[in-house]
Amino acid sequence: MTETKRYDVVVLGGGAVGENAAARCASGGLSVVLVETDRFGGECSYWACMPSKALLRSGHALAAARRVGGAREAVSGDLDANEVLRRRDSFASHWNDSGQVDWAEGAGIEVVRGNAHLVGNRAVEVRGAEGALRLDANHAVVLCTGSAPNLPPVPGLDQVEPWTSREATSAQRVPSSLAVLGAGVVGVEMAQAWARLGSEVTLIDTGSRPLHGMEEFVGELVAQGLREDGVHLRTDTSLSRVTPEEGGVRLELQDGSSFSAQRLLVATGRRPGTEEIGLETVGLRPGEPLSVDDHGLVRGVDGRWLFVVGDATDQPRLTHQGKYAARIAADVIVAAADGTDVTGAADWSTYTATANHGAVPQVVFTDPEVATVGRTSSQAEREGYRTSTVDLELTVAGAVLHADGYRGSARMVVDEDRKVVLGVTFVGQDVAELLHSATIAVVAEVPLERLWHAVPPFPTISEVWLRLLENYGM
Ligand SMILES: Cc1cc2nc3c(=O)[nH]c(=O)nc-3n(C[C@H](O)[C@H](O)[C@H](O)COP(=O)(O)OP(=O)(O)OC[C@H]3O[C@@H](n4cnc5c(N)ncnc54)[C@H](O)[C@@H]3O)c2cc1C
Ligand SMILES: NC(=O)c1ccc[n+]([C@@H]2O[C@H](COP(=O)([O-])OP(=O)(O)OC[C@H]3O[C@@H](n4cnc5c(N)ncnc54)[C@H](O)[C@@H]3O)[C@@H](O)[C@H]2O)c1
Repeated sequence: MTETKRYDVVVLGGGAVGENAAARCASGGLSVVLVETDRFGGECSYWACMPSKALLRSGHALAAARRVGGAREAVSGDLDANEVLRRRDSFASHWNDSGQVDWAEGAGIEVVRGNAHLVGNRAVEVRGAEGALRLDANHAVVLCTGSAPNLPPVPGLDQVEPWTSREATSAQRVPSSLAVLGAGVVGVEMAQAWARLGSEVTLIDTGSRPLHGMEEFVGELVAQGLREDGVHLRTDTSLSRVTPEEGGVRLELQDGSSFSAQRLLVATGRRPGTEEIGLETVGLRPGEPLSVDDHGLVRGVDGRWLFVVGDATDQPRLTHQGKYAARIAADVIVAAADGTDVTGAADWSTYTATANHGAVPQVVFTDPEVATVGRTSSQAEREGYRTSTVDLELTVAGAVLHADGYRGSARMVVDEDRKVVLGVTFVGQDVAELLHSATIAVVAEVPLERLWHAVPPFPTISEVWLRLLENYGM
């Protein structure tokens, strides 16, 4: 007979997002169980954000030193690839999740290892090493089952053991050559990381430039940076066939050309982890991203008990944005358990994920870095805003002091009716830390007239704000 346990909240998936949802429900006084089929900490900790940024960081530090006269002369060698990989291993906790389990238990969360799926209204079944367990929820079930790489139907792909982001972030050796399919965020970050570690990298995309969903100048500057690291860019094309060969893979491109590489990384997007979690038992279609409202409730299910956050949704696939949605969903659940229905709460309340609409920040950790928030100029136009756009070369004193020959650009998109900032994009070395200022301007809808009084210290890169406002006409 299957054992049954009852909790206030059952959370499926112990990635960063599930952990946050569980912890906030627990700190709100609810009993919570968190079920994870693989490692607590999920993709971000072991095969995504943390190891990928660790692979990039040493190369960025070395490039930064080489851009400053006086420091440049002190740099005599190349990256120590083995040391970079060792450092990366420690940032992935050596793929051991015991620290995360300790943290979860310390936060008052019950943890269960096993594969979980819905079996009906407020009911979950878990299959684990110790058999089956049924978990009934008094208040809510939260789906945080994440996403997995999406492989395109390229003939021969199943014969060549392609890398996905998992192998690209955890490999223990530098391949002599690496072909990367997809010049999105994963593609550009991993292309640069492995190129700087000594691999000969070719990056292929159907689009006309890397990161083609972002402002046009982003792709141009990132492409320039990648080329300087020796990355070969093949745009407006894709793979027509791959075949295994001695020592690697033979790649045939749609433009008729072909080449060989030791490894092929496929980085062409993600599919949501919604295939085998019992969605059919509650009337939903498996395999699709789950449509979610601003309170975290799954659309199409009655009773306000089924929530979803993170990569399994139709919202931006970013750790920080998933954790934001998790905090909001948890607060909605805790309030409802206390007898308060907050699902009609206003935009920008702590129960509503309003920032998902037009205020999502993202950093692409290449060199040059890309930092964006809010709407691009074309998005704003498509959404019917009357906009103006201010473009700027990053030549402020802080930038040129930061690195000899500093290269970067910025764009600010302004809503002409309200005179507020709709979106900002920065590209350049170390612009990531500038981004939160832009996020605050966008979220707070600070009128430009007031922003004029936020004086950037001299000589910092943040003087870009002054130049953007001056170029706007202030
Ligand atoms: C290479 C790479 C680099 C990235 N870098 C960044 C970055 O720098 N910054 C950023 O913000 N985002 C980054 N992302 C995106 C980020 O990793 C994801 O948005 C984030 O991990 C999503 O968290 P999640 O908890 O929703 O999903 P996941 O991290 O995928 O966690 C879901 C968890 O659910 C578990 N699970 C699935 N099904 C079940 C089941 N049936 N029962 C029990 N458990 C289950 C899985 O084992 C997994 O542990 C990166 C992604 C990649 C691929
Ligand atoms: N720093 C970060 O914030 C960060 C880093 C890595 C990943 N992520 C997240 O992970 C998710 C997945 O990233 P991703 O790079 O895999 O997806 P993506 O959607 O960002 O990029 C996929 C790229 O693959 C290309 N492509 C798709 N099919 C192709 C084909 N058959 N042939 C050639 N090119 C093809 C697309 O044109 C696109 O440029 C994203 O949602 C991203 O937000 C974030």
